[in-house]
Amino acid sequence: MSQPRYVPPHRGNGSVARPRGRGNGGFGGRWFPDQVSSSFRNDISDISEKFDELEVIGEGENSGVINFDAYESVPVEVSGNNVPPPVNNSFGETELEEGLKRNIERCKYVKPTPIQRHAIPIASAGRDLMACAQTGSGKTAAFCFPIISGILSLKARSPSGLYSMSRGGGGGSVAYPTALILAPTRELSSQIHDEAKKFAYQTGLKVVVCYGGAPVSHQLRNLERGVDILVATPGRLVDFIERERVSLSKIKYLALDEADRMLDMGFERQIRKIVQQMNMPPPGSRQTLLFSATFPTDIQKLASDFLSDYIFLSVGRVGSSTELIQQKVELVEDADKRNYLMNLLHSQRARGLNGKKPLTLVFVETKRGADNLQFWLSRNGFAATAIHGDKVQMERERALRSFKNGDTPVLVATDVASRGLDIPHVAHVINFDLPKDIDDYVHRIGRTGRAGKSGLATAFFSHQNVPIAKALVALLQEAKQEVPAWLSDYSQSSSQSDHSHRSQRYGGGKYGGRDFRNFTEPAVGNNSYFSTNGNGYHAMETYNTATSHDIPNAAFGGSYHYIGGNTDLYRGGEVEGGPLGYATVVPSGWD
Ligand SMILES: Nc1ncnc2c1ncn2[C@@H]1O[C@H](COP(=O)(O)OP(=O)(O)OP(=O)(O)O)[C@@H](O)[C@H]1O
Repeated sequence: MSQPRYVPPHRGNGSVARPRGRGNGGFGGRWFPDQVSSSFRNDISDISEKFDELEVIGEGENSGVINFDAYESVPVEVSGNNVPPPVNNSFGETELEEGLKRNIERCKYVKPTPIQRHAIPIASAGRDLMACAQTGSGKTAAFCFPIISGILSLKARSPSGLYSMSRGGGGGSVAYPTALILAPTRELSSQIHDEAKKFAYQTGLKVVVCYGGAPVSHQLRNLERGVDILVATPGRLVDFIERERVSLSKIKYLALDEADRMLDMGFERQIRKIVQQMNMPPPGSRQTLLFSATFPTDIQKLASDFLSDYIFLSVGRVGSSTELIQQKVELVEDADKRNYLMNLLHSQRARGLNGKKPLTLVFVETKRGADNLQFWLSRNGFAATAIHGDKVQMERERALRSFKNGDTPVLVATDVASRGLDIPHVAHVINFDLPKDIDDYVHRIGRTGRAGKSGLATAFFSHQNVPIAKALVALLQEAKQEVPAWLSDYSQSSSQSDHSHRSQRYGGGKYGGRDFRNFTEPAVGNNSYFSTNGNGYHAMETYNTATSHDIPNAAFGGSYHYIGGNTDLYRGGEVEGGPLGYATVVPSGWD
């Protein structure tokens, strides 16, 4: 079948194409249905060839062998006071409790990932931490290990145990967790709970999860048996605190996974309520760990309210995507997306190995769009399922299960599935509808290319997506991906009219740490890995002059690769430094 192909605005002689009117004030492209088919077919076969290199389902779970090289080349920035040095190459070097180390071995984690190498010593030293590292690079363990180990050593010092139950006003017992881990979705909380339970196996620690959509009675019963580590979504937690079934007054560890999402407009009020108004010990009396793959500057500023004398750690530039993911952007107008998708899926199916199908995650913008697309795919012979916030929890879990086990190798999802989910063997992420926010794109494509494995991400770019073009181009360049010429054109034309925060964010286009304090408060008495004299956050001059260094630092017994920023980066910091002056998209389906 011949596919129409959108031809972008004319690119003349190095000049920048401006969007021209299709009719009155629209885009300047034209449709050339006949020309297209051959180049369209080329695109498809180009993509499908990639599947020969990708994993398909049924090849066993985490082997523990990570392609660490993929993570080693990224720059690391650490800033703050008296930064504890990282460990080198093994969990043996860490000060984690023995019981936990045994479980790490059981999980076949042979050596720590870079974020773990840096974050574990910092958190084990009792320091507050704001940490940013690429999707799939092992952040969950980076905050779980120090928490588990810390509670184990507290218990060793206080053999009667830390957690306690007491009678509450309503007659039920009140649970006093020592650690609270908050996450934005039910599925992610459940996943963190499963991971934490594996890491805490046979240590005597009790890990309990609470999230909405599941029966309250069951979760309360679990809480009544005692809890050391509570993993929760904010809504259900507030409910339990208000019912006086959970008290946060004994919290010693607070971790926010997907911390930028948790402090974004959709959640901030609820998180402030939990952290600041529900009897939780204040910063300084508890340890707070914030993790994400993205951390916009304005959210960093909000987050600093929850922290005390914290260390900022970034492995890879904040918000960058991993080079493990091959990214492709296709120009596809809305009316053609279904056919384009169908061709992609056909081509993948043809290339599945040993009859096994690669798992494909398709992101759409709306819940209705997810249902409609899933229905259409199923009617056209593709075993597909859908997940979004309007489905009841049982349906959500069923959808995820049948996707994971390959019964329905296509999952159509809203952003409810964009963050944190660690689904093995997702070979392809398709952004059927691109998100409005580049950070959401980073998280979505991060469902593939995890733990050192390669992955493929295809985005359908339509005229509605012009506002994200600039940020997308910068992200692709940063991840050493091919940038189609037409996308560069859109990027240049869109950047003239669009001054939104998220587009500006990539204006510098350079790797480098992005601790917002470096831009705003030159302080004394601080150090960082790449500060050789140990006396201060990066001052502005550092950013103006630094290029690329390997800075040996005898105190840490190693050399820390650092690629510094530049004036553009500094300007980017200024732009981002303002109050919440951009339209934050609150995607549907968050819990
Ligand atoms: N040291 C390690 N050795 C082997 N596998 C590891 C190690 N650390 C983590 N993993 C595995 O890597 C995968 C990704 O880890 P994790 O889900 O923590 O990533 P993440 O950084 O939190 O990603 P996201 O940003 O998407 O939330 C998981 O399957 C985890 O079991």
